[in-house]
Amino acid sequence: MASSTQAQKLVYLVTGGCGFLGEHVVRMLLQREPQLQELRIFDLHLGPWLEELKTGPVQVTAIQGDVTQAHEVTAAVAGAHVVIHIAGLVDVFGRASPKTIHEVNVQGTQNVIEACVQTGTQFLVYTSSMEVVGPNIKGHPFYRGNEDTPYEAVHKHPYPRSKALAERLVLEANGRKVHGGLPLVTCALRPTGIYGEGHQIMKDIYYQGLRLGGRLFRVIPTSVEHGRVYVGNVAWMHVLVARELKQRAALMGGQVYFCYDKSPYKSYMDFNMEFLGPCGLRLVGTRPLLPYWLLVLLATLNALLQWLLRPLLLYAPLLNPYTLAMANTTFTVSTNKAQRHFGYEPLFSWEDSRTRTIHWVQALEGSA
Ligand SMILES: NC(=O)C1=CN([C@@H]2O[C@H](COP(=O)(O)OP(=O)(O)OC[C@H]3O[C@@H](n4cnc5c(N)ncnc54)[C@H](O)[C@@H]3O)[C@@H](O)[C@H]2O)C=CC1
Ligand SMILES: CC(C)[C@@H](O)CC[C@@H](C)[C@H]1CC[C@H]2[C@@H]3[C@H](O)CC4=CC(=O)CC[C@]4(C)[C@H]3CC[C@]12C
Repeated sequence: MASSTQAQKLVYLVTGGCGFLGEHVVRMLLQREPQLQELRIFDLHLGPWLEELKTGPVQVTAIQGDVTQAHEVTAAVAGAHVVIHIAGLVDVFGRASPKTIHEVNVQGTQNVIEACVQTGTQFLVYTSSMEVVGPNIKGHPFYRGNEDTPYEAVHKHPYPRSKALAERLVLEANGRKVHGGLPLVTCALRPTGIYGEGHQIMKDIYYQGLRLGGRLFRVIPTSVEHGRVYVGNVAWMHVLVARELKQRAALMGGQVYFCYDKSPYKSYMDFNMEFLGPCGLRLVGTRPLLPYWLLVLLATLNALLQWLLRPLLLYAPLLNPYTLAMANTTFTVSTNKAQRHFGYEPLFSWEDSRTRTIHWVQALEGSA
């Protein structure tokens, strides 16, 4: 826990604080925000691990709530100095309806903004996504791009659409007068594919490999690069932005920042093998084992099956038309805007990020 001679006087609210990224942000705040007096964690599903956090010098307040319910959000925000809005439905597998995704990701974000305005909270950090930019529906590559790189951000899928709409709401709210007359200062962080301890997709792929006798099969060319970023560095960027937003409002207010670190550019599966390989899995094939048209057919069949089975059960495999298109389109970022604007440097090296993730996979049930 952070201890400092600095007066502990700030109240932070983290929405979605019990999720994959949220938990890392909560723990990072408790470790590295010396001015923290109270940390409120607002989530639809509270984790049992929160109890262990209540023994430190910072008051930890767990709030079970739904961002789609404006009154619940307003009650949680009231009195907070900083809101870090992480809560969202991260669904590209067809589990939730487009309506639900919009309600949570867009209306939920609007509720957070209005709560800040109504209660006088001045600083709002939003967890956006690379998906706000792309890959777009045309499959255009985004190669080592930055926050200013021109790119035709065209989305049909409910998830990227919702993130793009929510991000726009947050950025447009910058400068609005909050209760008490001070300006609202907002900014949005765009992580690329986050990995690390607690990443559910990595866990799913690992167990899929175990079920296939320790093998995974290459379906995407090694040449397709996907940007990835370690969850600890994403958490650190959130903590830093929330701290610096107060002193650098004129520069940072209304800005977007990609989340980045020194994680290598690789295809999605080659990158995953950095962690799954040392845990006993093998990626079969130096080239895709199936022609792309067959993959498209299989992905489409999965989508059809999902639709047919929906009245009976939820069938949501990793492979669907959207995830295939995502995996098959290069999207990497190369930027230093966060470093230039608020002095961000990754807290965890690539080697440390890799080791921590490997240890997490090794500790999973059933690990060799
Ligand atoms: N996982 C990734 O690779 C990336 C994630 N992001 C963004 O980061 C944020 C967190 O993502 P993850 O941690 O991966 O997802 P997650 O699903 O692990 O965490 C989301 C959290 O939000 C909570 N939540 C969902 N609906 C809610 C509601 N109606 N009211 C209150 N809480 C609700 C969930 O209970 C969960 O704890 C999301 O906004 C996502 O769009 C952005 C880029 C990459
Ligand atoms: C079945 C194979 C084609 C396999 O390779 C599919 C991988 C697929 C599940 C992932 C490929 C790219 C991922 C997405 C990307 O990292 C960007 C994301 C940003 C977010 O805001 C949320 C997660 C995600 C959409 C991420 C989801 C998993 C992939 C589609």
